Amino acid sequence: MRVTVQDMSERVERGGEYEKHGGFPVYRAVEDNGGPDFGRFVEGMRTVQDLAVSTAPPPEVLAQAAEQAEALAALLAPYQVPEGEQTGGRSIGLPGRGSLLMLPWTVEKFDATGVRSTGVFRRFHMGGNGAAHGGTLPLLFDDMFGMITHAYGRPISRTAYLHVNYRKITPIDTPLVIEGQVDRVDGRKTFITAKLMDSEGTVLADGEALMLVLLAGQP
Ligand SMILES: CC(C)(COP(=O)(O)OP(=O)(O)OC[C@H]1O[C@@H](n2cnc3c(N)ncnc32)[C@H](O)[C@@H]1OP(=O)(O)O)[C@@H](O)C(=O)NCCC(=O)NCCS
Ligand SMILES: CCCCCCCCCCCC(=O)O
Repeated sequence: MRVTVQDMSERVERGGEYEKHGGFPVYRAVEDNGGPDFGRFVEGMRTVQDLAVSTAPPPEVLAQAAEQAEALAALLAPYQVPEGEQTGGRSIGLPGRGSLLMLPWTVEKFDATGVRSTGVFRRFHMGGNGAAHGGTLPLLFDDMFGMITHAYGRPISRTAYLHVNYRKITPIDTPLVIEGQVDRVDGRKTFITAKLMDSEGTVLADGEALMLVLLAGQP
């Protein structure tokens, strides 16, 4: 069974605390993960991103690629919408919620005891010598910390600090798992830890964060 991130709006509809805390907007999940072609579109875009950073095409191919990229941008431009209305990032059943920014990982566990997600760092995420770029790990950890906070039932919070220990090289194109949980709650503060591991359980990186519940009006 595929587990998905919970829709933030659920707690609002149930009369929970989401509307009372912070000046953060409530995002509602998009229906049906954006429809039959949205996941396909996002995966196609990810493949293009991988190829954009891993190819050396001849000039005539580059000219065609540039024209096609410009044509695609022109096709989509009339459909730009304000934050919270776009399909990407709100398709909670898709890897990375259908956001091109997020790592395209799949949530396998999402409850108050913690969150686990699996996936690979792709060629697009490479730093050097076959390893994921160091900056892509905090992105993965930060998104996990947000999900862990939400799954635990805490009101809308922001990352106050995020610390990552890089224990071993994180390889690209290799199935990995990240899991973490709330360790401690103290008023507005939620302390969380998580570990990124390979398929043998070797820890590649571990991280900890302080998430702070937003006060009324805080963006
Ligand atoms: C997180 C944020 C809302 C906190 O601001 P604030 O509400 O004014 O919080 P305060 O400074 O009063 O801090 C609240 C508590 O958290 C602690 N705290 C805040 N930042 C901290 C940090 N980086 N490290 C350790 N403790 C921290 C404070 O010491 C204070 O503790 P206390 O209550 O025991 O005295 C604000 O700093 C902010 O918006 N930062 C940007 C967040 C962000 O953009 N994150 C990334 C995207 S989610
Ligand atoms: C129902 C869709 C859920 C989408 C949640 C997106 C939350 C975005 C939070 C951004 C936090 C950050 O800036 O680090």
